[in-house]
Amino acid sequence: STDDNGGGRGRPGALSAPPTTDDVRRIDVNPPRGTRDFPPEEMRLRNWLFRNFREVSLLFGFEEVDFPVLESEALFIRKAGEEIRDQLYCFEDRGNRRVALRPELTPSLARLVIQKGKSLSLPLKWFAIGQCWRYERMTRGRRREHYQWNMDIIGVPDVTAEAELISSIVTFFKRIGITASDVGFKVSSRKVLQEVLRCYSIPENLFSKVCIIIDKIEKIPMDEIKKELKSAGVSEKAVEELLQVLSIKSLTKLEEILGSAGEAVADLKLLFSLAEKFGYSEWIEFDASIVRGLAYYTGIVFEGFDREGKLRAICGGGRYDQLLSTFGGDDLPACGFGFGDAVIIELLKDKGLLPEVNLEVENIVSALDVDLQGAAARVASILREKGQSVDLVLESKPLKWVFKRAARINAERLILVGSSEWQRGMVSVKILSSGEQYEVKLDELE
Ligand SMILES: Nc1ccc(Br)nc1
Repeated sequence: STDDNGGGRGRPGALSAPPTTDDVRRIDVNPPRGTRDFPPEEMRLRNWLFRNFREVSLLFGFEEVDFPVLESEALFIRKAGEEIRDQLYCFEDRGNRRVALRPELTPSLARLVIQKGKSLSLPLKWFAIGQCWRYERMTRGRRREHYQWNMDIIGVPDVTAEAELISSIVTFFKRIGITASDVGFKVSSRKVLQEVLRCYSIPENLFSKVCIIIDKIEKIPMDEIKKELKSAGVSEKAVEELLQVLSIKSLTKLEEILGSAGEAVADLKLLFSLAEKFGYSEWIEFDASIVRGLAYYTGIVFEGFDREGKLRAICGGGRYDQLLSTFGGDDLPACGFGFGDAVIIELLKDKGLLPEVNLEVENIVSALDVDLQGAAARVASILREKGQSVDLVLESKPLKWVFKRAARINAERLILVGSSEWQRGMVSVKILSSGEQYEVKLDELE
């Protein structure tokens, strides 16, 4: 990297000294495998994304919450064979406690809801943006951390809650220029699976495991899916029927198969009619194969996908009415979604929708003489007290250097403190976009 002199690190032109015996071996300056640094430009893009997450959440009346990145491992130990369990970033701490870097936020939210118990007035509408981790063999070269935006509604049993959550994501997409031609939501309900399994009197305790196997339908060969279902205890006939039902893409067809008495069809019909009222019908479609890969979903599930089919799921969520009791709490109806910070950026790049997020500083202030550094600091403080951003040049630099830096930081105004003007209580101001230049009294500077 270079400083603003355009030289290498330190004084420009300094010759590098020959290595000595006590030279420190240079450490690996890259971040740990699978993790990212956020230098200024990337951090501005991340802040832009998170600002949109936050503003949509607040627009929907949600309250922000947060939890430790480090949680008890027990929060994430579920026996349904989820990928998230296989990739848990877990270890034993110095107190011999089994802990884990959270792979998702929902279990922490459930823990906090149980902890707060009766003191909470329902419904809760909480949102969080937090870093989540997985330990994946780097053979697949995938990231080990990402930031997830979550919105959750606790205490509302009706699908109006799921309809509201999908509406919030549609609102987010619209804000950043994504349309229904770019992205859609595949929606289903795990009750579809449940009703089919019940027809074949498959024990309820197999439900989660079957869902996790079905979730891999796009990722592993069908023979493997069938093999895993059978070894999980699902009969050959039930497997065939199950896969038949999962291929249904129309609610009418689903109703023909399952009848209209069951909760699955009723929930989905209500959700689609609410979508119409919210005005986002063009964004959603029924797809019985959607089950999502988290064991705890119990009802409606949905995922955002890019219609070109180039990217992994953009977001996903659903209803999880029985999560609290798995931690020993009293169950409460709950639903929520997770929205990662990586796939959406890939989508925006593909669509040419990445925003310009340049550094913007209103003023750069520089002393023209070394003995006016204090005067320049005074000018900077006056402007900052008025809420104006100021990049104060902290050393004596040639004017050429100051202009170059002003351009690099996109400063709107250059304020020069020169001795003759200062004697008269004035400073000189240059509007960098127009070149307009004038003198102004210090106490009239604004
Ligand atoms: N759950 C999870 C965590 C971290 C990343 Br990267 N992807 C998924």
